[in-house]
Order: sequence, then structure tokens, then C-alpha cells
Amino acid sequence: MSLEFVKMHGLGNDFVLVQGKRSDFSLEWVKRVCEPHFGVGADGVLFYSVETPRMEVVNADGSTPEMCGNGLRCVARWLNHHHGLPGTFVIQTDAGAKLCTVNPDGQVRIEMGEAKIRELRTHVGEVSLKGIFVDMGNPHFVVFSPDGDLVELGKAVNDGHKDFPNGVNLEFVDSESPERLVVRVWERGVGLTLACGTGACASAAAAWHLRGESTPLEVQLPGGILQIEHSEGQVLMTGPTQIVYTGALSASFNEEVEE
Ligand SMILES: N[C@H](CCC[C@H](N)C(=O)O)C(=O)O
Repeated sequence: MSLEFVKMHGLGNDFVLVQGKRSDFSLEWVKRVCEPHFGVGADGVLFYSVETPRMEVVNADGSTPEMCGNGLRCVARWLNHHHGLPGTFVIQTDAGAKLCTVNPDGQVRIEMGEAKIRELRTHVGEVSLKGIFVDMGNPHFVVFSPDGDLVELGKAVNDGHKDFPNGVNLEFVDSESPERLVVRVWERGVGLTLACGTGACASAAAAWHLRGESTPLEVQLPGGILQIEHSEGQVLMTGPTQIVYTGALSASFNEEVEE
């Protein structure tokens, strides 16, 4: 049978949203949906429910991360825009309950929870990397003024590396000023993306850890800017969302994948 979906993005980090439970779909089906030529093309699929608002994430490679910041903004926007949920509501995720506020202009603010931080020096082959490991529900390793190639190192830290047994999202902070970080991300289970919400939060938390204060920061990603703040022990993220189109995956597509 055919299946309705919504295509959305947050700063170019793009997703297919499907109403339902992740456990009702095969990971092979998700991987095919995320393929740009054989499927829709996306960085991941977000399964959501409305009655008790919930988001479950699957990366383009079929792995199942605990959390997705840009994705959660998209789900919150869709629940408000299409399903009529009020402007502020909680969405359950595999990293806990997150309070989301949808503004009329499509900007969404999320209380992302506490950033758990530890300094870490690791080695990838001959390359020594000193950075900040940040748990935002999903794992991040933030490196400031990095040497080395993000793609090469991103692949290496997600290939059974002893310091990252569950893989890791790798952030390179290329420049920083008191109010702005410039960040590039290799995402676990995806690769280079135009933006990473949890990665922006992890980079801001790492900068605050090193600087000793927590002023609001603009995080400049290749796809655009996220506003990151710190309040009462948790990280707050605000950024745009876009509803690109709605569509339906055909019965023949769905049947072909399951063969
Ligand atoms: N690839 C990430 C999940 C998506 C994170 C990113 N898209 C975001 O906006 O936070 C991981 O495996 O942890």
C-alpha cells in the first residue's frame, strides 16, 4: 500500500517524516527512502506520533540515534502546523522529553536538556585529536581549530574506534568569536551534513566549558545559523524549519524494498 510522508528540513538537514512507529518499518526500507536516486533522498527518517507526541529517528545508514535536534524542530513544526497542537508542547524522544515552542514564523525553540561534558584526547592513526566529548543524548566530539580532514577523521571515528564504541558525531569548530562559532559536522550514520542541531548545541557547550561563561552563541553551519543559549542547567536551541512538500510512497516502491 502507498504511504504518505512529509519532506522537511532544518537549515538543509533534511528529513522524511512518517506518522507511525519505527518498529513497524524495516531499516532497509528507511535506507532506500533516504537514497537520493532510488528513493526520496534525506539525511534520515523521523517517525512521529500525535496523541502522545513522540519522535523516533533513523539515520540514512539505518542506525537509530537517541536524538536529532533539527529533526525535532521539524516534527514540532509539523505537529503544530498540520495536526493543530498548541504552540508549546512536549515531545518524547529516546533522549527524554523535550519542551518545544513553535513560533508563527516557523522558528522553533527546543529545551535540549543538559550537555554532559568531558575533555578527551584521542588518536586516529597518526593524528592526535584533543577535544571535548559532549553527550546531548547522542554523542559528539568537538574539536577546536582542527588539523586534519573532517571526512577522513569522521569516517575513522565511526569505524569501531575504541574511544567511540557507539560511533560519534564529529564537529570541527573552525573559528570562534565571543558571539559566534563556525562549525562543520560529520554526522554519525549520515556523513557531512549542512547542519546538525545537537552538534550546534554540543559545540556551544564545549565553547562555554573552555571559556568559563555561557553567553548566547550563534552557531554558523554550512546551511545557516542556529541560536544556542544556556539557561537553568540546560541548552536551548532556536532555529528555522521548512515544510518542502507532502507526498506518498507508492505501493510498488514499498513492496520492492521488502522483497
Ligand atoms: N546523526 C546523528 C543523529 C542526527 C543528529 C542531527 N541531524 C541533529 O540535527 O541533531 C546521530 O547519529 O547521533
